[in-house]
Amino acid sequence: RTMARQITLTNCIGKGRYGAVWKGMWQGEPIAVKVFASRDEQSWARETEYNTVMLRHSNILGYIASDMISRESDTELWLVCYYHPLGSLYEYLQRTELDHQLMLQLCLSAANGLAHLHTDIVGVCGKAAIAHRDIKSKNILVKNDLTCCIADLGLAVTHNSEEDQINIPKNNRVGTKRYMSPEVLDETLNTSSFECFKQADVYSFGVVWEIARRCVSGGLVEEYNPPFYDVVNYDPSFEEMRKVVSVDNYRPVIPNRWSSDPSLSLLSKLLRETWCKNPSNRLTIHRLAPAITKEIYPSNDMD
Ligand SMILES: Nc1cccc(Nc2ncnc3[nH]ccc(=O)c23)c1
Repeated sequence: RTMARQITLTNCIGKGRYGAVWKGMWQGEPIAVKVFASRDEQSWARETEYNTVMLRHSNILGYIASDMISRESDTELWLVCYYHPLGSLYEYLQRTELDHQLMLQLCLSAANGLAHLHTDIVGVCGKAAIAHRDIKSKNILVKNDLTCCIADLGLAVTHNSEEDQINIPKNNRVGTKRYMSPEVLDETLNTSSFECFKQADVYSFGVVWEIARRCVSGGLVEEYNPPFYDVVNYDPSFEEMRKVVSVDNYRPVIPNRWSSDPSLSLLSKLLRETWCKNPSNRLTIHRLAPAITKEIYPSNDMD
């Protein structure tokens, strides 16, 4: 019996245009199964292709298997991963206020996950550099140890530094409009430069803004909101986002209370450097992660 036949799906834990995510049991272990909408088979193929190259990292969602099941009319595509009961960062932030340690831990672990994707490791057990292209709080999961892991590699682009070859998936799916960078919105992103894809990922790192708002300082905390909640409505159009982000160069507001807190004011400085209109002025993820680490462990001087 193929893998999927050994799985019992127990309850649906997520639903969207992408398809649905189910909690299931396999050999007595809880697992998460993403059942792809047939329209999104290209994302399934991409995820499967990457995960077979064994992307193993504590801040990347753990892959178990892919499977294809022929149903009555169509074919069901399954992606089986580890199950995280705490759910996505998006859901976790709605119901949780954070202290400083947890806030920095969530930011750092997410940054480390993205840094692993962006790093090309040459050699036998190496990995191509990967740009995610759909970073958002719904695509980040919270593990039981309260660190993040990044999910959904369906749109990822790889770069083989030895042949300097970029592999862009044939996929009519695009990233989430709310998180699109200015260059993606005004369509000036140079798709022949892998650097540009990494820079666009760093812009989407505004996820840090969503996390930091939920950190209590001086008895104050902001409610959970997605970026641009104050200027666009639910499910904004491409044009709406382009006007706000590219034309008006508007960015999420940094609450005043952050300036009187050392960690929050550091994060606001980092955020400003991930939101630059000019992609080449942005921080790289390899500068962002160490900067957050310094805030947690100020003693060891990294440099
Ligand atoms: N296989 C796969 C691919 C991409 C995302 C997911 N989602 C999840 N994975 C693990 N635990 C979870 N817990 C709660 C909600 C989730 O959505 C979830 C699964």
